[in-house]
Amino acid sequence: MSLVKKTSITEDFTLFEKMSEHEQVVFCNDPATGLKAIIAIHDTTLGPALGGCRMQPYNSVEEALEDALRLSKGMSYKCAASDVDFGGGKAVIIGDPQKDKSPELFRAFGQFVDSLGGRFYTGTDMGTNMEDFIHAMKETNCIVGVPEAYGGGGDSSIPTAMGVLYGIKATNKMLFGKDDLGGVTYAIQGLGKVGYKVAEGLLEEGAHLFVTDINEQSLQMIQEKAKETPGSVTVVASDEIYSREADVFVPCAFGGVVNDETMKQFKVKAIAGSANNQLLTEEHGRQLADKGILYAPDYIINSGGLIQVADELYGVNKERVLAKTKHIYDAILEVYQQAELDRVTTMEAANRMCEQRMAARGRRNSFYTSSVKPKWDIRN
Ligand SMILES: NC(=O)C1=CN([C@@H]2O[C@H](COP(=O)(O)OP(=O)(O)OC[C@H]3O[C@@H](n4cnc5c(N)ncnc54)[C@H](O)[C@@H]3O)[C@@H](O)[C@H]2O)C=CC1
Ligand SMILES: O=C(O)CCC(=O)C(=O)O
Repeated sequence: MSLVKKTSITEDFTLFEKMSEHEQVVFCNDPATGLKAIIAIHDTTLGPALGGCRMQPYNSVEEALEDALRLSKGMSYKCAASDVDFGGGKAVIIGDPQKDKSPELFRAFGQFVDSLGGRFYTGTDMGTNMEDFIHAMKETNCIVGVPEAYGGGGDSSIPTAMGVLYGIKATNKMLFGKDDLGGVTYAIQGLGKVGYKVAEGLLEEGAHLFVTDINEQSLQMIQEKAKETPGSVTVVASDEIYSREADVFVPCAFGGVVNDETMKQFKVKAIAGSANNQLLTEEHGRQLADKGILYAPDYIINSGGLIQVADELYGVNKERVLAKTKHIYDAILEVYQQAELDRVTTMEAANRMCEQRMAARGRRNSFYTSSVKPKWDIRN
């Protein structure tokens, strides 16, 4: 008789299959504060994992896990594309950001982050803000995007929005031969921390915007703002944004917005926005190319925030961050040109570039553990 007790581990295999490309997934549960979070670490070849923390009322744990896995993989590519010494990670908190936040919940989250011993750094993302992380910072040093009043670089959505504007300039250069932001029509989905600032920047250049958000207050604010600028705004319903006759669709809310349904509706010439994981699948990138819609790879155009928070660990220097963020213009143009040369989609061109960088670095680096402190971490 075998001494090994047979148990059914089908469930476990399902989970390991799902995370087959990932190094580590941590489920965080704190009944006292109601915290239910998932931290996904995709790859630490380039350095400790880094990625924001999203808070959303996910319908199921599977949906939250799926989001964490997809977003953390995207961060590995974003770190490689931006040439920062970090790997890919992301956290998701299951909960309604309007109702379920408390200082204690974010402190509990901070403790879980700290328990990873420097393998994961995090900060704001969709549904979270710097105030939340002031609480988490009391429990761990692994918080980035720290407020200026606390010695950090401040709101990382500012460089993210700036980078998106540079990416749109590069896109306009490719479409129209000149990189002016004005005189072009945009359809913006989401006027949150990033989308609102992108909309403001475009209005100041005299652009016409179609905008949508589920938050009435943001819609009112942007309409008021438009009155002080040479630009103009038309508010549209959430589900009408995809079919607008605009030049550029600017997704700044959630992922998966390029899918079978929206593909039939797009009338734009390009898609260039901040949302992470805009393509539902790689095949949707191919379909965009077939329709002649230029696609700015999300993890390059939205890398301004990452650039700032990674740079913060060398000490705050706004000019350095601005100079690195401006480079997004060249990076997006380079990808467009490389895709044309290699006859691949823009996403394939970007992925190839990042995979080559990771492979080259992988020969010298490996799985990150906190036993060797990163040279740039001046705080420890
Ligand atoms: N904050 C940052 O620095 C970075 C953000 N991103 C990505 O950019 C996107 C936006 O991020 P944030 O502005 O920080 O988030 P946020 O939470 O501040 O803003 C999201 C906005 O989308 C709106 N929204 C939600 N559902 C909607 C719907 N069905 N239709 C229209 N609007 C809807 C929300 O009301 C909110 O105004 C996310 O995908 C995020 O992952 C990427 C890189 C950095
Ligand atoms: O903004 C941050 O805190 C890190 C960067 C990030 O999560 C992102 O670029 O999606």
